Amino acid sequence: MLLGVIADDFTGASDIANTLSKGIPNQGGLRTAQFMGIPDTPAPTDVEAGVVALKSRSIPAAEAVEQSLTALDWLRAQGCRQIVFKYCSTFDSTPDGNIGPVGEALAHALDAKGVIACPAFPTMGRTIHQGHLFVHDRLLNQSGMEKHPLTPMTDPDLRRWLGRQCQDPVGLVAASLVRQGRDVVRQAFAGAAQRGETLVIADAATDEDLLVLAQAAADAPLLTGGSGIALGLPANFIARGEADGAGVAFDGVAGPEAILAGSCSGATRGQIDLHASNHPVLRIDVDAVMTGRLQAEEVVRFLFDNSGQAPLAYSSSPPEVVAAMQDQYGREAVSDRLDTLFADVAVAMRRKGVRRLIVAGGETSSAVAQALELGALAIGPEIDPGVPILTDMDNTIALALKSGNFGAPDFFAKALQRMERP
Ligand SMILES: Nc1ncnc2c1ncn2[C@@H]1O[C@H](COP(=O)(O)OP(=O)(O)O)[C@@H](O)[C@H]1O
Ligand SMILES: O=C(O)[C@@H](O)C(=O)COP(=O)(O)O
Repeated sequence: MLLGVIADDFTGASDIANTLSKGIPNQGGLRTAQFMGIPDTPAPTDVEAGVVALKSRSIPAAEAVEQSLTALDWLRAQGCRQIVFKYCSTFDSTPDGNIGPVGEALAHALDAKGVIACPAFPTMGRTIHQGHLFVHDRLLNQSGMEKHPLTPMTDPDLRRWLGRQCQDPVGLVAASLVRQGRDVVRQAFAGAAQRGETLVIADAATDEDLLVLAQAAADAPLLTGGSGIALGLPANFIARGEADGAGVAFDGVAGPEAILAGSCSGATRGQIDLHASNHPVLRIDVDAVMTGRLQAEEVVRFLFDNSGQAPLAYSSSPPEVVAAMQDQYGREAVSDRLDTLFADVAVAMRRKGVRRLIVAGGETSSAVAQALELGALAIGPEIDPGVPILTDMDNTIALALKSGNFGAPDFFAKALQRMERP
């Protein structure tokens, strides 16, 4: 393995696995596998990039650090020479962590200073200007992310937000330097390292900026960021003759399907509305879940009875409904119960033979994918930016783990169709 990624959730992991597998046009990518949690066996020998998916975005910082360092040990034992810590393109975290503590712990373990921190993903409208994160034309804290159920993002100034999470000073490499190209950027990061800055926010507004940053970091032991920061990394290995840019074929799978949505993000709620206009849907009553009146069996029955018609079960709700449930039962209790429900439903559906499964929401996908215990997954074609088809190594199931805010309005129907064997 050449490149190792530690991702703080499972949708984010498939987002960056997609980027690494695709690479840039005419150059190809790396043979990439996604691992659901930290494997206890060696990786398949032909894997060039390994993405370890953790569910560490919203857990206490000390636990996130411990899991990330264990993942680092496994990736280094597979031979990785470069590590990426992947977090969300909307920098999802709280003032207590976990991006800062994990980033600094990995940097210290790898003896790295002046480490890039860049969540930009221009294709999805996430750009960074003077260290401030925008989602399309809105500052992060006015984009809807300020109402996220678990990690409300109330400050768009990434240096300030990250500074609250970090022990060491946080630096900035601004666009005026990025636009001057690889060598200037390399010097800027070296200067940051000399000043004792461990993590350094980098401006990026376009894919070209991200390619410059990846070139500048060609020999860096550690990078941190969203999937965009990985855009130019395969080319570094291919240019050095260490990888050949060969793709992996996808055969598709045939069989029953199900869609689960626990994301409350605007894009997912829009996708649910459109899907509901001509497919069977079940709205999961969260109060009924919390009081034990709704169990996994009922959801499984609905999905199974409607097999063949792209059935969808969702808990997704607008912010005021989410807030009411959280006020009544507590934020973590609601999220834990829903995670367990979706995981139980997915496990039961798999036992009943589901072959194509879509999950919307990072936490929700992480809970489901962990429960399914699928081992290593291969990366298939991209459905929409940032969301690939994943298959297990025996091709018995195809999955799409969709980040809450990703995907076109018709994502669900399109994804099921793309997963199908031609
Ligand atoms: N109706 C609801 N009320 C309260 N919380 C909810 C509801 N539906 C889902 N949630 C919780 O909201 C969180 C959504 O996060 P996640 O699945 O990561 O989605 P996203 O990708 O949009 O961030 C999960 O913890 C989920 O359990
Ligand atoms: O970087 C991104 O935006 C995604 O890869 C991601 O991590 C999104 O997280 P969720 O919205 O929680 O799925």
